[in-house]
Amino acid sequence: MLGIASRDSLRKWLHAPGSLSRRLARLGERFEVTVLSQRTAPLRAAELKALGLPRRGCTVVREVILSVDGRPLVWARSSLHQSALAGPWRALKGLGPRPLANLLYADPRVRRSELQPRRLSRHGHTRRQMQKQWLAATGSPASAQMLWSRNSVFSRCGAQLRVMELFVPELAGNMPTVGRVRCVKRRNNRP
Ligand SMILES: C=C(O[C@@H]1C=C(C(=O)O)C=C[C@H]1O)C(=O)O
Repeated sequence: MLGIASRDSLRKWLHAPGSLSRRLARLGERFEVTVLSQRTAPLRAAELKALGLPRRGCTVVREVILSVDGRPLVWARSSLHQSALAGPWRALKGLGPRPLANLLYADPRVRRSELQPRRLSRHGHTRRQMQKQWLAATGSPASAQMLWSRNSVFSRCGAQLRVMELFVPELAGNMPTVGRVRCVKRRNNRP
């Protein structure tokens, strides 16, 4: 396991197209989504900008850990304006521990922006939030090297959903290819 978390070492993950859930699932036998929180929250500046949101109202935020064979590998935060939860993204309400990917890649009305890599500020709000949740959910502190994330915005019928994914450094150099063929053995929560 490597402890390096440079942009270069995670480059492949930061730019990997298609479903991250599906790609992670290729690393092992058991892919899991642990929902840490799904709640309304005040608008944050970066989300407001990315989503082109009205200044009024709240965002709905879903925070999860994506694990493979019990190893937590990614912390993800998805956000959207609360009005979109009653509209184009209403399926998110009942998603539970099924991967968000289930709503994104099979629907031809969903478009995705470019992936934007970003190094989180070590003591910023997002990272502190992740650290707190990571410790509570896994029993171990998040690596100090867990700093590289990527953002993208999915649009469906004019409503935006922003997804931010933050990678553990151990993923460096560990990139499975994702074939075009669907899995033969599919479980309910399989991406
Ligand atoms: C966006 C995807 O879905 C993943 C699943 C998530 C969830 O279930 O909340 C969140 C972020 C993602 O990394 C994907 O697989 O590409």
